[in-house]
Order: sequence, then C-alpha cells, then structure tokens
Amino acid sequence: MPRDVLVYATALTSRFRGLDVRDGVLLRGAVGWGEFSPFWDYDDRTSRPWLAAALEAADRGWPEPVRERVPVNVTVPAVDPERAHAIVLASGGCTTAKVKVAERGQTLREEEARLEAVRDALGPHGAIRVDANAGWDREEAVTALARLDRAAGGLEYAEQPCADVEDLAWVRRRQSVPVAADESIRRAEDPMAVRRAEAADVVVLKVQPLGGVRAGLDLAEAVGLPVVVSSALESSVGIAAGLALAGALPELPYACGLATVHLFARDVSAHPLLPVDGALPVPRPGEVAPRPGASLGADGETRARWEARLAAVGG
Ligand SMILES: O=C(O)CCC(=O)C1=CC=C[C@@H](O)[C@@H]1C(=O)O
Ligand SMILES: [Mg+2]
Repeated sequence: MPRDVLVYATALTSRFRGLDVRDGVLLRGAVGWGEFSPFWDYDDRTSRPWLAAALEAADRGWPEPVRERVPVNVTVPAVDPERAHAIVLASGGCTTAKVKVAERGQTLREEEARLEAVRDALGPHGAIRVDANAGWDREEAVTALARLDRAAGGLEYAEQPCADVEDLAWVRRRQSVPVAADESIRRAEDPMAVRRAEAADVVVLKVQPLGGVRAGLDLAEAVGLPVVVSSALESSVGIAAGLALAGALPELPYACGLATVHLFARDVSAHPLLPVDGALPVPRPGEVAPRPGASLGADGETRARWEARLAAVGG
C-alpha cells in the first residue's frame, strides 16, 4: 500500500470544465507517485478506476515504452479570441490545437472567432480539432461543424459532438469532419459500442477513468481504432501516466491531449510537464514527483475531504 499521501490544490489559469480550481491526491508506493483526482461530480464507484490508475503508477510502474517523445496538442478553453491566440503562441511549439466549443452561453459566432484566432496563431500548416463535450444534438452538430470547419480552415476531427453513440454515427455519416469519441468511451458501460455502431474515426483514451496504463493498452487493442491519449486535467504526476500510455501504444498517428499543465497556476512538480517543440518526453516510473517538502496548495479542509474520499473509494 502507498506510504505517503499528499493533497494538492491549484487555481486554473482559465476556467475549464466549469472549474476554477483543480485538486487531487498524490500517492507514493514502492515504485513512484500516482495521482488520484476524480472530479467532484464522480461518485465513489465511478472513482474506483481512477484509484486503480494511481496505485498502478505507485506500486507497479508501467510497460516499456516504444517511443521517447509524444507530440501534443495545445488545449484552448472556451476563451475569447485574443486569449485563444495568446495561448497558442505560448504553447511550447505545438502544431496541433484542440479548441473547446459548444460552450453553454456562447454563440456559434463567438466560437468561429475563437477558431479564426487559433488558425491565425497556428499558421496554415497546423491541425485544429474541436471538442464539444456532447454539447450539441445531432442537427446542431451538423450545422455547427460546417461553420466551424470553414472558420478553422479545416478541422482534423470533432471530439464528442453529441452524447449518444447513435447520434455520433449519424453525424459521422452526414458530414465530412471525422468524429472522435471521448465520453462515449470513458463514461460508457460498453466502450465497444462505438466500434459496433461505426460511430467514430478516433477514440480518446484517458488513463485515470480507464483504470490505468495497462487497461488503456488493452482497450486500444480491443477497439482497433486510432487512439489519442488525453489528460483528465491532472498535475504532472497524472500526466506522466498518460505519457506512459501514449509511449507504449504500438501506433500513435495523432498528437495527444496531454499538454494541460499550462492550465495549472502552480503544478506539483519542480519540473512541470510542459511541451518543448510541441512534444513531451515519456517519463520512467518514479521520475515525476512532487516538489520535496513544499506545501501543495491545499488547505486543511481540502486535505480532510480528499482523505475521506480516498478511504471511501478504497485506498
Ligand atoms: O484533450 C485535451 O487537449 C485536454 C484534456 C481535455 O480536454 C479534458 C480534460 C479533462 C476533462 C475533460 O472535460 C476534457 C475533455 O473532454 O477532453
Ligand atoms: Mg473530450
């Protein structure tokens, strides 16, 4: 069992997934550090794979990688065009951008402006993908994707345009932007439904919700579609596990969504996993650790909440 438990909390540099603060637990085992940070809207049962992923990193380590570096996308939250432009320019050389769209309270015109700004910052050769987080119904998705595809000067793919697998398949047949499945994999009872319904061209895999790097490798093999490994908005300790999965996949045709540490006002590591030349290194088990002896930003109440949650989930 893990020997040390540290709780971190940090402000986010832009609002993301409705959050202004991110917090979680770091666990140390025989091999290294693992992160357990299910979002607060996840119940104890749904949080169990997140704990399994942390314990795998802490106690077992990961399979050998087949590559040393992983190309990554810059993640652009649902911000105004000026901020979107600045985020891409400060991305550490990323040539792929993932832009959040279908944000409640925003118009399609605002989202077009965000995509135009991202294209301007990225230049004509960069790749742009969008993530709607299931925010559209299927007709809305077809209309929005046509407009956003034009505004972006071409979209690489659209992540989770609708909630239902049948709707993803319908949208995929009706228009030309490829479809990626995220929530339909990580929150689904049956992640293979996407494959059976021919609902996606790409699948997005996240280590914590899936229960670890080995679980992610097994699912990638079973699904048999191109994989994009993405973060669950983790500290560098959690991102290290994502990089281990991306590093061990036999094929990696797309940039991964693992460059999210820039969204943390303060990371837990003295060497945050921020991209250089648009890529991140694949760390060895135990290589990424919290700053020694430092406070990780969590107050007493936050620490107590996480310790109780860890016990409830089974740590
Ligand atoms: O994929 C990326 O570029 C970053 C990760 C990312 O977008 C997400 C991380 C955490 C929670 C999710 O709402 C979100 C996603 O939907 O992919
Ligand atoms: Mg997504």
